[in-house]
Amino acid sequence: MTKDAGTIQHLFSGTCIDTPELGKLRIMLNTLLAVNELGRIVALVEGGGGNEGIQTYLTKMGDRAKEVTIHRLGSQEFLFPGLVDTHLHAPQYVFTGTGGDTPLLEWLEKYTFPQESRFKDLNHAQHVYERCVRRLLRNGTTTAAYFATMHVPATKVLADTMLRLGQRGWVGKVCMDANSPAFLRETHKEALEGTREIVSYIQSLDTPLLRPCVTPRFAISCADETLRSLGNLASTMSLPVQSHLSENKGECEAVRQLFPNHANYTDVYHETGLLGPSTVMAHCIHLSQEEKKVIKATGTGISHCPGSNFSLRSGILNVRSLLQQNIPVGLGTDVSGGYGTSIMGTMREAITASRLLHALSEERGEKETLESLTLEEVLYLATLGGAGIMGLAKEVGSFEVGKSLDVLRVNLGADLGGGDVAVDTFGQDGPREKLEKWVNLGDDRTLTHVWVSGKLVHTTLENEAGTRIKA
Ligand SMILES: O=c1[nH]c(=O)c2nc[nH]c2[nH]1
Ligand SMILES: [Zn+2]
Repeated sequence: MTKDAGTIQHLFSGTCIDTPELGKLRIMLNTLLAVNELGRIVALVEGGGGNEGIQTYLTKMGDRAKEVTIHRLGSQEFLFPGLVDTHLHAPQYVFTGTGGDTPLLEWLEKYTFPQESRFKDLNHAQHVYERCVRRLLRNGTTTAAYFATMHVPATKVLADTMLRLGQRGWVGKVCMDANSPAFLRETHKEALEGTREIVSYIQSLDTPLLRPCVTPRFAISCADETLRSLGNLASTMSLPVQSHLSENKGECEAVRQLFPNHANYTDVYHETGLLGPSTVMAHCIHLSQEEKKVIKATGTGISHCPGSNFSLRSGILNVRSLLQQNIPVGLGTDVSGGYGTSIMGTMREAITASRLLHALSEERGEKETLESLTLEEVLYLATLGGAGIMGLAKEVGSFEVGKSLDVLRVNLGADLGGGDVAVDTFGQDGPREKLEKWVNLGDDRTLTHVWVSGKLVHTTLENEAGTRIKA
């Protein structure tokens, strides 16, 4: 497949792997992939990555390939779509890896709210957001849906940082005008005006990488009229929405008490206009079948955050049942509910969570044993599935002509020094085994290059931009 467009900036040859649909793995060997000056894939030719194929393509492109950089992948390397983190809190990066000793509501009071209140200090915001975005890019997260804090200036810093470092994603100023401590609570007016200010600020940056996102923290922390006004704002300005739903049983009980006139937790968001195909709700562990029907009917996406759910002992989401009902799902680290900052870790946690549910259903002697998630399925959730719930399925998440080059160059043989490599492979390992080893054993050391929109945003190698040729 090729597309006639612009000058050719990059040409890759080697193995490309993606999941173009749920449960389907596509391994394209010896492939030629060409990218234009806008960072768009303009050619994808399976089997066309040999010397002859490259030469034929370059000859056909003529002057348009004058400045091309050629990247030839080795036998331990492959390209994989950039990972999508559909739910995390950038300010919580400060205390990632600590604080897993309490359930959600206590955890918020004890760790999260005091830490988030520090983001009125712009120097602190600058330092933490820089570290957070860099860490995620290193981990291969090319797209992220971020909660910032309620502070408008610091939320602008997060947007600026993503743009400067080249990460794609959503940026949400957190709204919280109820049931929150005095040191981290705003008024209804501040929640609304602050959100509007962030929306116009991000729109003024005029970048296709960033979208502002309406972000009520969760139903507990917003007054009914605030949820309603935010729902209105999202629909009149066609903005995405993100929040938390049904994460913890204590939280669900509190919502029942605070919103007695609503049928259930999901109805609080539905009735205030916050659900829809541009909405991502994190967790959704304890939903009733009736609530799942509303989630499905509205096209709302769910961010599955198994690492956080294990750490905060929230429960285990039954992803299989959501997928069977065609409810769209992506993966989230939920920094820092869990200890992980990498969607590679989240893939492993998602597999473990589903295997645990499988074992439990078998132990209970249930008539229909729950099938655990497959490698193919979690890879999809980590890429195209996540892109789908963020409205980016036409832009990123798989290798298609016309899509953006948001991609990872994976090298299992990356040199760790002392004769060691990132992931050991043996003669018997074919491409699928190598992929499986990458998911289960790999880490950021295998990600030698990370591109977003055709721009190199992270590399572990110095002076390694490929072989530059002059035609
Ligand atoms: O995992 C979570 N992290 C949070 O910061 C939060 N706030 C409300 N509910 C939440 N859940
Ligand atoms: Zn969260």
